[in-house]
Amino acid sequence: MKPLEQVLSPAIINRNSFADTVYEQKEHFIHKINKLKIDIIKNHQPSYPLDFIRPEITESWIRSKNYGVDSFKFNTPFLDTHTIKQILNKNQYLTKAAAPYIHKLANIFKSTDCYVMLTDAQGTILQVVCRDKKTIQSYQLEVGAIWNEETIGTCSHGLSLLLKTPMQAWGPEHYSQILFQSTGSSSPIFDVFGNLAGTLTIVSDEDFHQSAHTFALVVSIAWIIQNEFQLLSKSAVLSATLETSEDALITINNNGIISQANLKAYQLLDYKNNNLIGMPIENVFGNQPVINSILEMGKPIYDTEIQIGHTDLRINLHSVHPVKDHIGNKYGYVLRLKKIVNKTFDKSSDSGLRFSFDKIIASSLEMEKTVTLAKHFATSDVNILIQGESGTGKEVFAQAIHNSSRPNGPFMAINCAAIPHNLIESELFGYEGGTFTGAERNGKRGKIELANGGTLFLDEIGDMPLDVQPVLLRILEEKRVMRLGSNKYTPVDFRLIAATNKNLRELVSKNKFRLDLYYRISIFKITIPPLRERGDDIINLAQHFINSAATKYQVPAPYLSDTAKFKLLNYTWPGNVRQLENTMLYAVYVSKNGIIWPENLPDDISATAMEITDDSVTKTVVKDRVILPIQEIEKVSIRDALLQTGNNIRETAKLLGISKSTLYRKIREYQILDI
Ligand SMILES: Nc1ncnc2c1ncn2[C@@H]1O[C@H](COP(=O)(O)OP(=O)(O)OP(=O)(O)O)[C@@H](O)[C@H]1O
Repeated sequence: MKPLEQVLSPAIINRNSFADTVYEQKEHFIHKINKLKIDIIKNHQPSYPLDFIRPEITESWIRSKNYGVDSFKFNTPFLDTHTIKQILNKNQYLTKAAAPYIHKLANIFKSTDCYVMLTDAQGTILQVVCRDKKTIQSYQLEVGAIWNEETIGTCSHGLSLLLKTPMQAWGPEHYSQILFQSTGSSSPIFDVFGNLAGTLTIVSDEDFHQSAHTFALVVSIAWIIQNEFQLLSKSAVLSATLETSEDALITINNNGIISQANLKAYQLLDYKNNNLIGMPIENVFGNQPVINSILEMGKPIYDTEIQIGHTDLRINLHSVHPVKDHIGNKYGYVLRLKKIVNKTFDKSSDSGLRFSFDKIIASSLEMEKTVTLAKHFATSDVNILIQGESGTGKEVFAQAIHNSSRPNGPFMAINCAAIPHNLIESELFGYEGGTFTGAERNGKRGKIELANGGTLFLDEIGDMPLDVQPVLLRILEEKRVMRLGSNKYTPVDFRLIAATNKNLRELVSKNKFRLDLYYRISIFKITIPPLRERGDDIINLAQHFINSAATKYQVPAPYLSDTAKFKLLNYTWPGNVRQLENTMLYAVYVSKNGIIWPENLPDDISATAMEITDDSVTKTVVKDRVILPIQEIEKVSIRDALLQTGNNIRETAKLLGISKSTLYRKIREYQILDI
């Protein structure tokens, strides 16, 4: 703000010195100002030195004259009703923020002749509170009246708008003679981007009702209004910013409650008819250890795949960032979500097929056998059936086979369980234009046609509708396809890889899958073992996922402690490799000091190790040597304790509750350290 001498009228500043001889001095002062005003407007030599008139005022007089303002008439232009409506609508946040304060001020001044008004950046009156009807009439004080330098000449809020600073104008300083008795104090109000939004003004008809204090009051209240106005528009600006994003965005508070979501988030999560705001994120995403760990630890994460609840929808958490103020207070998180090109949609060969045989981690005997078999099948053009529990890597194998046998052709994936029954035929076989309502005008090629020269991956084939199965069978036999609504065949050359986590034989016996199709697709079968049967592969995969999680979080890869390994080997992994991947992502995130301990694993994994009761599971676990000999457990405990104490023998012995000499003996016996 400018120095007080420039913003306050000299009449107010010098009021105390007027006090004794009040009348004469003030009248003389007024006379001098009026004379000077006429001199300046008429371009005469000034009759008095200019030092008691602020240059801002004299410059404004000249501009007012140039605008052609008539100083003896008060002709404020008015906007028509429609434009007033538009302007009020445009300024609704400003008027909403200002209304309570304007009324409070007006109440304070109710026994005086003061009135309070709010204008927009052009000087249009948006709100005005004035008790005196006569004043309203003589000044045409109404919403929609345009009061600025161009319309009424020099005035405090006209100057405030122009100079973007608080200003006061006193009686004769006004250009218009009608405002001769008035004194105004104005302060500008700025929007969230620093643009001028309007002014707040207090005007009184008696200058003794105005003082430096009135001026300070206007400045303070304008500042409060500005804060509220900016707060209101900030949330609107934030929503608008969210909407301009290419990605789906969600903001959550520290407790995981959704506070904002853009349209893309609603579309991605298929929440078109429900409100996301106020929902716990867990209700929308299902229980996600990664999200839990973020809420717990507050660190950002990047590029993480999650599966939404029990649905088929997989999304990529492109980033999750804490929202902090400049002193580090955390208010919540912004989640940037991306759709993972779903198995129900096209996956052409250039859309990022990640897996080839050399990227499949498989060192257990079972898995090595599986990979060898898959490589062997890949060399021919036979149809292949991949069986395995969910998350075991069926698609990983399908991609590897495709990349090794038809790398230059398309890879078309379709998840039979995820496509509505009535759409599956058109998705697979395509259709001619005008076949049914809602169809594309020129028709559409089906996935089978699109897979020509490459691979068709039919995931969850057990869910293929019974009436579609014979058509597929015929296509496999004849290698030609007919679009719906057409009578022409198109020859197709593709390899079919089908996958299922169901027992197809059983489905056949229940008449839910056709025997002839089963025979057609199941001659070359690959069965991927569940993770719990892969022994050391669990650790190799865990290590692999730790490394990629560390790259994702841009931290050094933590060491996987033996006790944590022990827990991983003991767990039954119902979600298989996908679950292990998420577990490691979580563990890397929550680990401290570069080591993953059992407590860094999700509760169900760290807790269940020794409590396996299911008979079938126990057998497998035994087979995969999860029940370790006592010595092995002892060795693991000693190694971890040494790791925790940085090889400090005294502390390690204390931690394990044994003597130092016993510890030395066991270290030598188990050949843990070089001593
Ligand atoms: N042998 C492996 N080496 C490395 N990563 C693997 C391996 N097997 C699986 N994965 C990882 O596990 C995730 C799940 O694999 P995939 O999607 O192929 O399983 P799926 O059996 O097709 O699952 P679903 O039955 O649910 O469709 C993949 O994203 C991949 O990162």
